[in-house]
Amino acid sequence: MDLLRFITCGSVDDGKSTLIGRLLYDSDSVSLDVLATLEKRRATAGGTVDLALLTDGLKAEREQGITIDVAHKYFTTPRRKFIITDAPGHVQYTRNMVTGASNADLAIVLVDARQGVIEQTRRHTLLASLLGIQHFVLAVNKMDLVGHEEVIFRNIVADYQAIAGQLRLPNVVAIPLSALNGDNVVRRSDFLPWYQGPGLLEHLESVPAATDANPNEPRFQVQYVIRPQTEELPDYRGYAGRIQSGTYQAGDRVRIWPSGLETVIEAIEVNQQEVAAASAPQGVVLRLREDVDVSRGDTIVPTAAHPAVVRELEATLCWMDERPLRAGRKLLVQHHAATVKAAVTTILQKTNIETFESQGTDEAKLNDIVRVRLKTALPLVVDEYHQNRVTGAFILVDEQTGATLAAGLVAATDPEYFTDEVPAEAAFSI
Ligand SMILES: Nc1nc2c(ncn2[C@@H]2O[C@H](COP(=O)(O)OP(=O)(O)OP(=O)(O)O)[C@@H](O)[C@H]2O)c(=O)[nH]1
Repeated sequence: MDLLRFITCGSVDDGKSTLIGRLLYDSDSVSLDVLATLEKRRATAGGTVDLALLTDGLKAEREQGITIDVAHKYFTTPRRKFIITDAPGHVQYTRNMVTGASNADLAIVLVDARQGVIEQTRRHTLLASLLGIQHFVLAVNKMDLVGHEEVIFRNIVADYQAIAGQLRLPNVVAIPLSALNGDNVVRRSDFLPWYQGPGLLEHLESVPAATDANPNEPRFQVQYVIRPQTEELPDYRGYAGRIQSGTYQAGDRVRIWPSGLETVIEAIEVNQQEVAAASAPQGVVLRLREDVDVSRGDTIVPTAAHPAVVRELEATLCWMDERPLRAGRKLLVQHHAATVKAAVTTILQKTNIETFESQGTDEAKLNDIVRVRLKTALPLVVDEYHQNRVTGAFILVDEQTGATLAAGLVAATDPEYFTDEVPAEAAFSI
């Protein structure tokens, strides 16, 4: 069945958890034991089911500090399968939105009808658009708290249309709803008779999803080198990881990057069974014909494929640390399983959230979106984000504390396409 991946974004208390809960509840996607718990709590909570509780599992995971991977929820209707990534509303959670959104087809941008479009709406929409998301739903929530007034909805839509125009968003649909009461989520609402468009689920079921799941060149990065060295398997050596894009076949001639060594894929294993071929996003173990030197973080690709192997690149960062970024800052680039030392040599420009224009700056503050130049101590094997949403994304990590400092998208890998006009005094090299 065809699959739609979407994220929800909005500020704290806009109603994301309630909306997801409502989608799961009204589309009968909630398991019986969870329903039983909800019913029990309903009795103690004055008769209403707290739909946000359905996403409590996600919250618990968040509090345990699971940071790189985001929590996902699945549900299915007769027409489609859905994967939801919950991007929490707190500003410091923008990182989760960035990491969760990179393979999403659609973003639901929630606004509270009482507040309308706020800075967070602009920021999340900008991020989602930078992340290459094609479809946007402006979900104007809590319509019940503004008397279901059409004019309030229309004004918010007009504000958002300005954003959509500035960012050239390809597909935007605005829906007035009440997540709490279930109006226009799964069921249409009698309280919003002036709205003729689709309800949220109806729209999610019919919006076109990305058809080609593997449009990119093959990419595979080694997460673990498996060398059991047991008596039964004295010479076994396998390279475990996830196929990031494309398809791999046994017999493919490949190169190991960054070393550039060439060999042949002897076998591909999925769940300890040999298979002739495997595709993204499968987890596999590759065995190679020659006993070449391969380490965690190395990339294995067919010889005809050309990832960028670079020690200098330009990237778009969403800065997530309280302490501002300044040129010269040393840190670690964590590119999936590869971690290398690096320095931000130049901060080229920052995006003004009010106008979406680029402006010169010498620092990036919490939540700023900036374009920077990075130098790495060892070569990185990457792609530009617009070419590959998996291998074009990374995070920056503090060397001492291990804290995530920024989410990054590779913007340019070829110096010929680097941004001109670098402020000379900000340049710095390692
Ligand atoms: N009246 C009304 N209240 C709503 C609606 N949707 C959500 N709420 C309430 O708004 C509050 C916040 O809802 P949540 O779903 O927890 O908000 P959230 O955006 O998930 O918040 P975080 O998870 O903290 O980011 C709760 O008290 C909800 O019951 C709505 O459509 N109408």
